[in-house]
Amino acid sequence: RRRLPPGPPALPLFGNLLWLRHSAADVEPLLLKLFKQYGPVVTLRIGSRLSIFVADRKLAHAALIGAGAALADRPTAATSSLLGVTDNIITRANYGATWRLLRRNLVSHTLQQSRVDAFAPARVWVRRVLVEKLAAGETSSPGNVMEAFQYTMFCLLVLMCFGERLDEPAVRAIEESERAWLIYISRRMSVFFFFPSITKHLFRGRLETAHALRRRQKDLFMPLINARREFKRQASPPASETTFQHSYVDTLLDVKIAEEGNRSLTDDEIVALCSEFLNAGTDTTSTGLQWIMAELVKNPSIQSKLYSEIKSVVGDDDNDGEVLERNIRDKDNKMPYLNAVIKEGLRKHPPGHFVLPHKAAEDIEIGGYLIPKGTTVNFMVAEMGRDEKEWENAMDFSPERFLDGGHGVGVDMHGTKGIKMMPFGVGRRICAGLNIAMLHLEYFVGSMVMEFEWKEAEGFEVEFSEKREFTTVMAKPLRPRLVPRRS
Ligand code: HEM
Repeated sequence: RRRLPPGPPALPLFGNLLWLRHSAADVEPLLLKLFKQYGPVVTLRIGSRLSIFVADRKLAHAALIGAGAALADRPTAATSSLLGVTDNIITRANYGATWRLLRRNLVSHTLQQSRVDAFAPARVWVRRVLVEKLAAGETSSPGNVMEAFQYTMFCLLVLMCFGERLDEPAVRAIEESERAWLIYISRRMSVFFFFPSITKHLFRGRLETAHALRRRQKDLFMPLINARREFKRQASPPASETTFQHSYVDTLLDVKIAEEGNRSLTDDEIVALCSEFLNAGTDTTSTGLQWIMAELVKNPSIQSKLYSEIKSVVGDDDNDGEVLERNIRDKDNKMPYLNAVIKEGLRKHPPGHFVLPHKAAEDIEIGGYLIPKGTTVNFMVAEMGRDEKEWENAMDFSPERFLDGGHGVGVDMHGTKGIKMMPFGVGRRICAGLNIAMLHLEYFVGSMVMEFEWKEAEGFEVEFSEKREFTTVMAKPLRPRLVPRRS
């Protein structure tokens, strides 16, 4: 007797044709209209496949925390088998032993506190590169700072991944190959969702291009992975300024899959996991930085309050950002305003307006509706952070709401007791990089405010309209005027 959530009528064979051309996030405006018409849970159909979207915070909590493991699987990517790409990566693996092993390896071996500490010199180096790039952009017209954010966040993750400080051409080569692969997969592969046994012949050229992009990625990664194999083999590896003692690849080389005869990861799996690591933390963090810096340009009084707080804690001459970082990591939270600015940025402008798609492992119920086993379910992250019922004047940028007396004080980003905002998702599939992402956002926003006064440039006024890329970015990129604060 239980009903599916309501939704627009679909043609029985092709379902909602819109999906042939678009990804979930491209149909965000359509979904917003459907929520007004049908309520907070909506069904869309693609042929016989069902996709359900949830916009309500309480229902999201019931589904992601209450239903627990029942909603912790991922839908199978139709293209994986066609391209021979492994699903043994954290974002794509179903909830089970392999996922647990890979996720624990990342969280407990690469992103745990002592390892994060060991990468402090990497952050110092990247901070320097970022400041230089921002200063260089200033000599011509107001620069597009997003390019500098993307490049430097990518540099940092390449270093953490391969343990090697590469020069700019080498980093750029990896960055371009990753981007080309992601763009191709997201824009040219959706034809294979329908009748793959036929479309794989009709669109053979597309599969060949995707294979070539994958080979390029492997060609770039394998020398770096093999260098780490060699590094680990040495009894006392030489210390060097550019080679780090630890890397994500080191941990992957040690992984053993017990369920499969204690085998090691294959080269293809290691390449795929490195690619996931680089992509998960680059666009998300650089998009967060762009929106937060745009808000600081638009709200000079908030920027000067933030600068005063940082200066009072850090002093004037923290040229390598070491004192800044120490204070950010201090458990006593010496810079509550900096923390509040980051949270407010993530609430109002979450880099992802959706989480990654979840799949129901069994029949479950959300809001009295049936969610049948196998259904894809997603959640409207931006809607929740902008919900006027929870956040007064939700579209104002007001970090004060996260300070004492504010409605958002003590907000639990893990959403365990209830969801007020969920920029990192919640529940079993919550972002594995939440802690390091917060550290990166605080450290780089703090550093940029220490170095420059961020002002609106004439002719390049800040606009808060949005554009969907891999994340939701500013439609008109931020081009501020940067005034150095020290000589
Ligand atoms: C501001 C920065 C970031 C944001 C906003 C963000 C957000 C998210 C979101 C929304 C999800 C999906 C949650 C779900 O499906 O329910 C996710 C998953 C994930 N993120 Fe992040 N992320 C950020 C940075 C990072 C970083 C720096 C890393 C690692 C270096 C990372 C690694 C991952 C991984 C591995 C997953 C998959 C988790 C799983 O499926 O179990 N993220 N992230």
